[in-house]
Amino acid sequence: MDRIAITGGAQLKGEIPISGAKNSAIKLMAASLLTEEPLRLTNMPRLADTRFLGKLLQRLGTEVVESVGEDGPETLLRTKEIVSAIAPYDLVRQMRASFNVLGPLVARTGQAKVSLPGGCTIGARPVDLHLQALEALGARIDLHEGYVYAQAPRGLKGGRIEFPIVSVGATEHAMLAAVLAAGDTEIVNAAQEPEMIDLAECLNAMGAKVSGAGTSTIQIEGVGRLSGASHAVIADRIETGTYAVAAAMAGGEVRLTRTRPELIQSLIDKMVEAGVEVTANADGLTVKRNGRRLRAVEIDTAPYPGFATDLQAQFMALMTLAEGESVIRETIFENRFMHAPELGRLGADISVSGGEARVRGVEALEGAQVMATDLRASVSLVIAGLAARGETVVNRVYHLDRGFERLEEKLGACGAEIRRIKGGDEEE
Ligand SMILES: CC(=O)N[C@H]1[C@@H](OP(=O)(O)OP(=O)(O)OC[C@H]2O[C@@H](n3ccc(=O)[nH]c3=O)[C@H](O)[C@@H]2O)O[C@H](CO)[C@@H](O)[C@@H]1O
Ligand SMILES: C=C(OP(=O)(O)O)C(=O)O
Repeated sequence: MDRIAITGGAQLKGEIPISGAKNSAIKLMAASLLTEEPLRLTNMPRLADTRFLGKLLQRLGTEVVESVGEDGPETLLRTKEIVSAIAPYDLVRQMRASFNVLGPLVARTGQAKVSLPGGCTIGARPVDLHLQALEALGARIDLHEGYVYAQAPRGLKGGRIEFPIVSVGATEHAMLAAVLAAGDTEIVNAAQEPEMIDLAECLNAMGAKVSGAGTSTIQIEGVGRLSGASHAVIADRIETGTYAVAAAMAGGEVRLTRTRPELIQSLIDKMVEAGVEVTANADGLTVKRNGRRLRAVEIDTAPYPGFATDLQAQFMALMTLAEGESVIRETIFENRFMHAPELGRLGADISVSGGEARVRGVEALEGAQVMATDLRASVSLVIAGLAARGETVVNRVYHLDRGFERLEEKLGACGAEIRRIKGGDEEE
C-alpha cells in the first residue's frame, strides 16, 4: 500500500488545473446503460473510482474505451446490449455510486440485481430513498442476502417522488431511472448540487426531457428511447475547494484553472471571512495568503448551496492553525470527524462531541505518521502536512486515489515537497 510523504513549510506558487468531477463522472458513466448508442464523456478524471465503475459497466455489457482527445482525457462508453443485469458485491462494495446502475438497468431491461453498496464509512448511509424512488416509478423491490432485486417487467412509469431529506445519490438515481419511464415524473425536495445540472444536461443531450435540475423540483417527461451524445464533465468543485484550502494553509499564491468559483461560493465566503484573498478569473480563481495568521470561523455543513460536507475535513485542517476557536458542525453524515484524532497527531487541538468539533488554533503543527480513514479525511492530512514542521507520512492512500487525480504532481508543480512512497505500508 502506498504512502504519501510531505515535508512541510514550502509556500505554494503556481497553477493547478482542475479535473472533471469524480462525483459527476461516475453518474454520467452509469447513464451509458440507458442507450445502445455511444456516450462520449470528455474532461474525464482518471481515478480509482472511474476505473472501478468502468469494470462494473464492462461486466454489465458496456464497452469502455479511454483515450486522450483535444481537450484531455475522455471515455467512450457503448452498451449495445445489457449482457448481465447483475452487479455483484465485489464490484459494488468499493464505491457507493456503483449502486446507481440499478435504476438504469431496470429502466432498460425491466429487472436487475445489485449488491448493497460500500463507499466511505462516514455514516450509516442507507439506500432507502433510492429504493422508494424506484418504487414510486413502479418497480417492485425485494432484498435478499445483501442484494436488491428490482423488477418492472412492463417498464417503469412516471410518478411523484418526494424525498423527506435531500439526497444527492437518490436524486441522481431517480433522474437516471425516470428518463425512460412512461409519462411524467416530478422529484420534490431534490438535491441542488451542480452535479444534478451536469447529469440533466447530459441526459437531455441524449434526448431526455429533464427540467428544473439545480432547483428543489425536477420534472421529467419520459421518452421511449435515448440516443448517444457527447458531454464534457463539470469541473470538480471538491478538488477546486481542496486546492484552494491547501494554498491558504501553505501560504503563497495559486491559480486554479479549468473551474468556476461559483461552484464553491460557500467555501470562498468562509475563506475570505478567515482572511484569505480569493479572486475570480475567467477560467477559475486565484487564492493568496501572505504571512498573516488566519482567523477562526464557524461552519455548518449543508446540502448545496451550503458548505459542502466533502470540504469539511480540509477546512478543519485549515482551522488548526487559525487564531481563536472554530466550531465545525457536520450535519450530513454522523461519522465524519475521523480526521480529527489524526490531525491531533500533528499537534492540532480538536475536541469532538457528537456532530460538533471545536478546533482551537495552535501556533504550529509538527509532522507525524498519520492514517487516512476516508477520501476527504485523507486529503485534509496532506493539507495539514503542507504546513507542519518536518515530515508527515500519510498511510493508506488508496482512499486519496479514489478521488484526487495526480495529487502529488499537481501540488509538487506549485512547490510542495510531496512524494509517493510505493508499497510497504505495515499497517495494511
Ligand atoms: C459519489 C457521490 O456523489 N458521493 C457524494 C454524495 O453521497 P451520497 O449520494 O451517498 O449522499 P446523500 O446526499 O445521499 O446523503 C445525504 C444524507 O442522506 C442519507 N441517506 C441517503 C440516501 C438514502 O437512501 N437514505 C439516507 O438516509 C445519508 O445517510 C446522509 O446522511 O453526496 C454526499 C453529500 O453531498 C457527498 O458527501 C458524497 O461525496
Ligand atoms: C464520500 C465520498 O465518496 P463516496 O460517496 O463514493 O463514498 C466523497 O466523494 O467524498
